[in-house]
Amino acid sequence: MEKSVRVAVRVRPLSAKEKAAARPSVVAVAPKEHQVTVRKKTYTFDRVFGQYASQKDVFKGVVQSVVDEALAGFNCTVFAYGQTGTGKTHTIQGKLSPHDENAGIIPRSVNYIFDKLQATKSEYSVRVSFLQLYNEELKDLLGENKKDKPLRLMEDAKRGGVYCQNLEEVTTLTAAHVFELLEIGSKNRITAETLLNEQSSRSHCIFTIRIHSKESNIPGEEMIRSGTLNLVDLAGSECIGRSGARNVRAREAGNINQSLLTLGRVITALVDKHPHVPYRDSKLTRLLQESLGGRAMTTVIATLGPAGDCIDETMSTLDYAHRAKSIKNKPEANQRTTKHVLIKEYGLEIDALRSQLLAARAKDGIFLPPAQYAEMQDRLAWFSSKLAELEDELDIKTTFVAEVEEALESAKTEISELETKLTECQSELASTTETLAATEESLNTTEQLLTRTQAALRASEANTNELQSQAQAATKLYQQRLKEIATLQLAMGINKCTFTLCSRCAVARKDSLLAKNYEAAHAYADRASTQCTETSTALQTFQDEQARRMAALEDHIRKVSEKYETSLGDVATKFSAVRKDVAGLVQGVLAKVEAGNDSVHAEHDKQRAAQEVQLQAWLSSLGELEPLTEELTSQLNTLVSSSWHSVSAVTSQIAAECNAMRTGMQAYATEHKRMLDSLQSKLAATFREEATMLSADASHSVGVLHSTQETMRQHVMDIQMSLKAQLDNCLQSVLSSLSGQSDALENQATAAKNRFDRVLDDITRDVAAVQTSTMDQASRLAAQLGTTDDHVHKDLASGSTDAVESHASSVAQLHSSLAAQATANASAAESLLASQSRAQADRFNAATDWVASEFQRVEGGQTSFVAVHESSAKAVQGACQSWRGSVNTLASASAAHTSAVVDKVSRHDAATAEFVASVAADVSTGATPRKRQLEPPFPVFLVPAVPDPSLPEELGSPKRKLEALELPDLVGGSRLQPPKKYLKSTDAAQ
Ligand SMILES: Nc1ncnc2c1ncn2[C@@H]1O[C@H](COP(=O)(O)OP(=O)(O)OP(=O)(O)O)[C@@H](O)[C@H]1O
Repeated sequence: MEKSVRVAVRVRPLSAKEKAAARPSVVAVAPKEHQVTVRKKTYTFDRVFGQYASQKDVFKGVVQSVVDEALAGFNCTVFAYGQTGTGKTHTIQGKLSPHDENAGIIPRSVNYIFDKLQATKSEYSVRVSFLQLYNEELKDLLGENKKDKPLRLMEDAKRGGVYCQNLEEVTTLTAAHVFELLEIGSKNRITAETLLNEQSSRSHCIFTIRIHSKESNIPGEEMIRSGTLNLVDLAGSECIGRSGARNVRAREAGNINQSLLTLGRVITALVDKHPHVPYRDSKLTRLLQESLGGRAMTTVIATLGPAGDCIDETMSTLDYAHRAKSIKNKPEANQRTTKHVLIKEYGLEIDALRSQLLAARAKDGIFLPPAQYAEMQDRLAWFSSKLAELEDELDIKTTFVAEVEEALESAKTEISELETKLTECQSELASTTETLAATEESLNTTEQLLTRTQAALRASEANTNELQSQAQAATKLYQQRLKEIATLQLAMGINKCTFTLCSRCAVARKDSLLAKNYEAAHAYADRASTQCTETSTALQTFQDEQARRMAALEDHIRKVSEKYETSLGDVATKFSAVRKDVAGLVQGVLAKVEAGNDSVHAEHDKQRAAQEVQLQAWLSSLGELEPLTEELTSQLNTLVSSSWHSVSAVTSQIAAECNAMRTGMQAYATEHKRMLDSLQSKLAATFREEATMLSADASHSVGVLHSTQETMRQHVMDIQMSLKAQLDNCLQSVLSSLSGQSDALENQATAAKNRFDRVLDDITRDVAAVQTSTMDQASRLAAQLGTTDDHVHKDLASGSTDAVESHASSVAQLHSSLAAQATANASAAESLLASQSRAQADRFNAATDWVASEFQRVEGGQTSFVAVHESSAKAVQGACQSWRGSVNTLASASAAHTSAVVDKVSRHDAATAEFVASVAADVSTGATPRKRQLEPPFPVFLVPAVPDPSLPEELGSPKRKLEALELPDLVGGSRLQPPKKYLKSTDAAQ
């Protein structure tokens, strides 16, 4: 299963230098949307980390799942790519202490792996290696780089991919041990200060963790699972001018850029699916071969600086990272091996090493002269390069086969597209057939209309001709009569003297009779000629109208047939285009297949020749190619034959479908015609039935109208009566309630009066009591006065002047006080009386006012109630009146309509009767000698039923036919018919 390379982007914060120079940040990050925007261009990635993202976020977000996959037995790679100084080393390595928050991916992965392995409590082994690639030179950062054991990149025949021969893999059991190794390795790493980074990594570094762990889920079997995690810190791409690199550093930068350029080319070739991917152009790409388009699971972390001065590099990094997203790997889990096999492999490796050691010690190994050794080396190199070439060729052929397959796929797609087109054409054809059917239907309808119109025209023409010929016959007859009269007059003039008396009478009668008849004949001739003129005018109008309709109809038919022809033409064009497309496609496919076949054959021959040359040199490698080529040829042959079969099958299918469509269309047309015929007959029957039903309906409707009129009149009367009764009831109840109210008011007034009287009595009583008490006091005072007088008199008698004087003064005082009290009492009684009288008067006034206002209110309510009832009664009366009026109008209208119809029918009868009456019969008196019989007698108008073969017989006479055709009364049907009593045919009887 293919899996895309996962790409994450990390933007570092502004550095202290950048902050000091007040450089603005030009990279906008939307981590939730996984988007980065620079220069208004937005890129979307699998993950995006902004400047505030921690090392832990990056590990959890991107790397942890990768480590899990490595633990599950996959080969996984995480590499950081970006401009120098953007944080690759910070991200991949960071601080090498596992508990530091700045610890990068390597320490966190190591910790995570050991935690996981230790948690499973099963056996495991972890081996780590640390490889540096500097100026295209490999360096083991964990081992001693001995000259006799140079590091070489080799193809791994057993496991596939590339491995580094002689690279030391250190077996480790704890994370702490790995950190120690990492410390050593990073110290060995080449770094230098550049203008862009104080500690710039000048090399690419690959830290590899190989994990073997025991799977114990199957009892009895101990399978070993092995996975690899490569953590790659690439050297930074840089602009030599801006990084300030000179001499050695500039050469370094050139090499770095060169290998990164190759990495870019590899990515491009993989994305564009080039047949040749230039992995071999640099050691870096060879090392990453399995991770780019191979069987490993790969994650790229693109690092970006936020400042605007490196925006071009930022854009270039983003472009590359975005392209890398399209690379598809085919991850495969490593084969699980048993513990036994693994131990055996290790044993073999140890044996080989031991024999090498022994041979070196005993000096009994194979020793060659340097020239021979060099030659062998050269030959080996040649074989290697040849092998590489053959591999490339194989790649190209595989690509070619893929291309042919693709062409076949595209041919299949085109065929399916054509099939879709065919379906579309078929549906279009179906819709055109529908349109055609609709048009045919309208054509049939129009043709029917035309036939009916023509029949009507013929019938009316026949009627007109008949009338005209009858008129001519009448005119001739009258002219003949005139001649005969003249002859008679002449004859009478001869016999004048012989039969004077008789002849005078007879001649006078005859004269007056003739004059009358002459007048009547003239009047009839005038009317007939007027009728003829009117009829011919109407006929002309009708003919004009029919001609106009015919022209419109023809135009319509022409348009429809044009449209039909156009659509038929379109369908034919589309069919031929589809056929052409299919033919072209088939030819194209055949040409492609043939070309492919030829070139494969040519290649095959070439290959065979080359193989023959190479057979001597290297038989084994050619042995593999031959069956491959044969397989390819057989595959191609199978492809060709299968494509032949499928194309011919599609062509024959299309032909069969066309035939089926044609047959279907013919059957459809036949069925359609049959349906139309039956529809036509059904329509004629329906017309007949409807005519009968309509006449029955009309008489029934007149009856119903009359009965409805009567019912409505009765209904109106009933409503009127009930309304009147309701109104009366209502008024009665209102009047009774009003009288009740006035009684209550009277009672209230009486009660108020009684209350008033009682209050008046109370007041009178009060006043009387006050008067009595005043009188009592006065009498008491008088008695006191008498006593005092007695005392005075006694004192006077005793002669005591002083006592007398004092008595006199006290008496005077008492007197005055009594007088004052009496006055006060009187005034108090007066004021009490006055205030009580005022209060009573006020109460009385208020009660009177209330009674008056109540009376007024009741009166007002009564008036308005009566007014309202009067107006509603009036409205009801008006509505009844108008209802009655409309019923009457309706009745009179229907009566008028009925009488008009009756009148219309009998009008001509009356006119003719008048005419016949006016034409007095020449009844013989017997006085006049009869010379000879007048021949021919007064003409009888014969209107034969004009047979019309185009109309169904059952429709009857021309008038019936006209009526049945429901044509507008353009020619005035009644005027075409002579009076009924002159018709002798069966029609007249009807
Ligand atoms: N996300 C970050 N947060 C804080 N500091 C960072 C971050 N990324 C990078 N730095 C700092 O920026 C500087 C340069 O980073 P680093 O050396 O990792 O860059 P580089 O891409 O590896 O450069 P080169 O390619 O030259 O080796 C370092 O001092 C590092 O600590």
